[in-house]
Amino acid sequence: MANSASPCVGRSNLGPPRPSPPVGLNHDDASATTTVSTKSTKTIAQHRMAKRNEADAANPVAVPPMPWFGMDIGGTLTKLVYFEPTDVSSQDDTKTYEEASLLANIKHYLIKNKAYGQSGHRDSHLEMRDVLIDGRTGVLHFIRFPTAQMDSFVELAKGKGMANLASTVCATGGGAYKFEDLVEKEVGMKLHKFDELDSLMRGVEYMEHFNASELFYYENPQEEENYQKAVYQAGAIYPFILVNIGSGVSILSVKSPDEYRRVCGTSLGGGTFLGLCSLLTNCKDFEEALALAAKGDNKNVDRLVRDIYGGDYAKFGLQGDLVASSFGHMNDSVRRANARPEDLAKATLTTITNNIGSLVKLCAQAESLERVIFVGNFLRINSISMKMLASAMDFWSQGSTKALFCEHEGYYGAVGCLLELMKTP
Ligand SMILES: Nc1ncnc2c1ncn2[C@@H]1O[C@H](COP(=O)(O)OP(=O)(O)OP(=O)(O)O)[C@@H](O)[C@H]1O
Ligand SMILES: CC(C)(CO)[C@@H](O)C(=O)NCCC(=O)O
Repeated sequence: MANSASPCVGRSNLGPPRPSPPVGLNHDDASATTTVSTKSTKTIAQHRMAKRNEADAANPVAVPPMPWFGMDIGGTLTKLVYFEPTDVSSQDDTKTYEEASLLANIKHYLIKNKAYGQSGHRDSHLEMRDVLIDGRTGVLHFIRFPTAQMDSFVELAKGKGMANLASTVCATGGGAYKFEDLVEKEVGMKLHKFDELDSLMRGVEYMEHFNASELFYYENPQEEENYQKAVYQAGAIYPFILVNIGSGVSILSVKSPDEYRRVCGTSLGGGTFLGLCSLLTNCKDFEEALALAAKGDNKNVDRLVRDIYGGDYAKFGLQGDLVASSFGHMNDSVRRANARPEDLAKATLTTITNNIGSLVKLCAQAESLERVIFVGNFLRINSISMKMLASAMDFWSQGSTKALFCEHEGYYGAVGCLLELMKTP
């Protein structure tokens, strides 16, 4: 639940906070849920809703003042989620006028544009309308920029007088710690810090609960010609393995919205893909790396089982076209000279993706879990890896483990951190 003593995002001069409204998704109100989600009943979510409603009734506290931002400052990308209320005119308390002019300012800076400087982007295609957070209705906006540009962001925020709009901003990710002093000193804004994996969990819970078409999977993932993306509508998602593929990779075993463990991790993640690909192909960004990979053939770079066996290694079920040794051909000077940047990009993507797939398979087996949810920006516009992961999960589990992917894959931490403050104490 929200607590006005520790605002997520807020202006100190906006007057007394509003009392918490009786309904709202963040309070997990059952009636609100049925109007926004077509998903079937979820026992754990219902139990949680009931718990929250009880706590709300027993201990009504205020929602934090607007504006509401959530910021996830990762090793590679900074993700910013902004909640734009659309019910301002229906609010009848004394804050309306002040709130409206404040929100108009933000609209002018953030929502009117799709690009900010050289490298900031608003993912307008991901925008979510008519969302309910703590009884407020609005639009969620999704913005990202490279964390390496933090200095420019700080300059911009300072120049625009961000501290007059929001005195405190919710932040998560390693950068919430690393840049805390800089933001406070230069912009005059406090970062209200939340743990990145707690925030991730909260984001997943909210998004899959709220957005009926958030999760998807691949039908017939092992069939090259016949696979299809499909919305996951099965309802229950807990328990599951959660794989966050950012710069590095964290693998969590999730029992319920409030119970998880980080069971494994690997430094071979999205940052490794982009780093190695830049080294090997001179590509200028993630988009170019993926475009190269889409045109490449990793068989020109990787040594396959059939390169070693002349066919399958049938005794242990290793098919001939399986990669036996990633980059295994690259010690051969002729093959090395013939490998195109496209092939190197595809081999790099395959190496990183397969390695993550193997680790996830082991984790799912060790935890006896049959659903795996993949998040993180490595999977942004990366249908090659999603398809590979879906196919690998299906193959290794003989169809029993399902790989699920998410429409807002990179923004869960930022959404969750915006919501963290409003959870039941
Ligand atoms: N526009 C982009 N620029 C750079 N990397 C991108 C971009 N889009 C997708 N990526 C991929 O996403 C990865 C970063 O993912 P994400 O934002 O989830 O992680 P992060 O929060 O920065 O890292 P971490 O959680 O490890 O601190 C990059 O390493 C890269 O593989
Ligand atoms: C360090 C974090 C958690 C930062 O998000 C991430 O990059 C990660 O999980 N890296 C992998 C570290 C490891 O377990 O080897």
